[in-house]
Amino acid sequence: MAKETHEFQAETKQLLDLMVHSIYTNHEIFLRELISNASDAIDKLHYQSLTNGDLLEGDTAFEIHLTPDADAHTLTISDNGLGMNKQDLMENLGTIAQSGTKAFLEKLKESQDADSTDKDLIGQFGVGFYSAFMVADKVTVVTRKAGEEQAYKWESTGDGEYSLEECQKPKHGTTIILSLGKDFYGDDSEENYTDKMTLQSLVKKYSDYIRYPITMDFTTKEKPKDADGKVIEDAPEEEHTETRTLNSMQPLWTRNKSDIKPEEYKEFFQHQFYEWEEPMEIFHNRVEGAVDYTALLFIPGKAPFNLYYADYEPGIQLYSRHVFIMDKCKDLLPDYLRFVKGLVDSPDLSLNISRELLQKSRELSLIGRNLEKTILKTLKRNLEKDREKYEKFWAEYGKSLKIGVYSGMMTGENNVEKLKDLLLFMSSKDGKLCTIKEYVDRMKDGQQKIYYATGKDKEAIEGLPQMEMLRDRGIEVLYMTDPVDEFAVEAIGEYEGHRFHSISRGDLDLEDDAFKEEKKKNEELAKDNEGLLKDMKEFLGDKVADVRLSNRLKSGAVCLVADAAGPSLAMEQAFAAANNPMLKARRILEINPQHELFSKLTAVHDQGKDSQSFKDYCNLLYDQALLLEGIMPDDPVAFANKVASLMAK
Ligand SMILES: Nc1ncnc2c1ncn2[C@@H]1O[C@H](COP(=O)(O)OP(=O)(O)OP(=O)(O)O)[C@@H](O)[C@H]1O
Repeated sequence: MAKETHEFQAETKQLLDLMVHSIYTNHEIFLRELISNASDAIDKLHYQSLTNGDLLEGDTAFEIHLTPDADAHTLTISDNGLGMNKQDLMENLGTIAQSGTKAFLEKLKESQDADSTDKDLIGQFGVGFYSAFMVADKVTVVTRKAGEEQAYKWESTGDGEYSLEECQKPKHGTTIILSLGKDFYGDDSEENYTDKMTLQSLVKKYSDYIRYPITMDFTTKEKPKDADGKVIEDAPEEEHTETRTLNSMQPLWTRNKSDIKPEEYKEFFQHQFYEWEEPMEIFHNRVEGAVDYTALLFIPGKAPFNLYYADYEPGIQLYSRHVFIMDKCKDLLPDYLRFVKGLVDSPDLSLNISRELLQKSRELSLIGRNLEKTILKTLKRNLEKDREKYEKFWAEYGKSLKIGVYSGMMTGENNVEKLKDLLLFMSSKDGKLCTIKEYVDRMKDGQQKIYYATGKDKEAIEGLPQMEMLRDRGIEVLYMTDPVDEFAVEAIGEYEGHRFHSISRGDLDLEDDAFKEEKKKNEELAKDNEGLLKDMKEFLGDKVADVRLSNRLKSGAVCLVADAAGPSLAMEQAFAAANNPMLKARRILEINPQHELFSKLTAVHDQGKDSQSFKDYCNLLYDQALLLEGIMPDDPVAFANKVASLMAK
């Protein structure tokens, strides 16, 4: 193969440009990034070699070796990991596939807009390989994939192109040669990356917990000793080279909790999981029992934007005796904890079975159940003891728990019992969040039901005409502002014997005598107005399932409610948004017989059910009721025109 030249993908170019004209002061992290890549490559080979020992080619001493050369101004980082073939090279070092890198670019744009470019963005994101261009004028990668014969040389000066050619490499793995830029070598430089002491301290600082030895050769000059061990003074000095391991190789999670500083957890979390924020909760447990394991789990400070989308990949890293097995084991924790990140290391996980079987293994499900309990216990404790912290958690991940409550019904897990006391809803009492228990504990004497209302936000709900009656009676209402809320309370059904009752669904029953009396009066009125209601229903056709006189309105003229059987209007909207428009609420238009508009309506009805005025009234009332529910009328222009012409009268 002749030498080829390729262009970097546009996003890569953008990133490279940033690296070359680096605006960051924290150049030194390039070493951590390259070492971390080397360690990943060894992990991969290690894992594959468990089922195919030939891949190791007899080389079982995994190692990452640093070779600084002060004369040539180079720093070389070699590993005996998996290595790359031509396709891997083009895919991995020519394009950006890593979502973390994309997120980095986005964040960078944001922070530039905010004029705060001094943040250690790379440090937070780990943009990896390309950070080499912060310190190197030229980067050369010589690599051979384990199990393949052909080696390749990749080279770039970071200016938009890279070259690729075949070469020889006896050992599998990857060697990266950095031709350092003029500021990064020499004794006069403040950042001399050919200086062994500097490299040594950088490894200690950033890569101490890497599981493989990071080695460097140290040469000392000594005078030889005689047979009795005495230095021969007049002999010339001899050079001795010894290879020293620079890192302690103790993974963070294997250390004692009490010895780990908060910053160490934070750094580990950010680097290992490409996180930007600090974690809001850390779980570090060592358990000995039916299955032994160590877990280090985190609840990230911020929910990822795609947490509820199909492209979000939940999962926990698995290790067995500190050997990496897999990156995203999604069967470990229930789906409602999909936001939890971290790792589990257990000697009881078998390395010799397929990942699919492993994910279904008894050991893993036991660990998973334990971890789920631990997490729920902590959440409950926070809710009770540190409400502010819990509410922060709720703002980020509450939706996930709510989905968990009802989706458990489909997967056969009973999440209701586990989660119902962790849910929060905004209350009409004080506009603050409350648990269902708090609501029930302060219910009015004689109140049997847990009342709730749905709407897009607090303001929309408070504006609902049917809220007025409850407000007047001092009955507390829970606000369901997220489409998933109502599904969750439906799944819960009742709490301590109190059923959930939507104020926009079915018959409203306020349980007191005044209400009952009112209801009776309305029933009589409805009889007197049978013809009107029938004609309205007929005119509105299949838009409504029924037209009734309302018990739930005070000063409002109309409202739209859903039949108790079938989905609510809010659920209908949620189904439609999820491309499931077939599941429709049975809409019931309710009219307030106490409203002055009602007498106007009966008057236009007296003009005949086919009169234009009656038809206009029907349409207008229906459209108004839709708008109150936050639903757009089918024909907004016609609605506006009719309102305008009525106003002009
Ligand atoms: N030493 C190496 N040996 C084998 N493959 C490597 C090595 N260094 C990099 N790669 C490959 O190149 C890819 C891109 O590396 P890069 O550092 O840019 O991103 P990453 O490692 O995937 O993510 P990040 O560095 O952000 O953690 C890696 O995923 C890996 O497949």
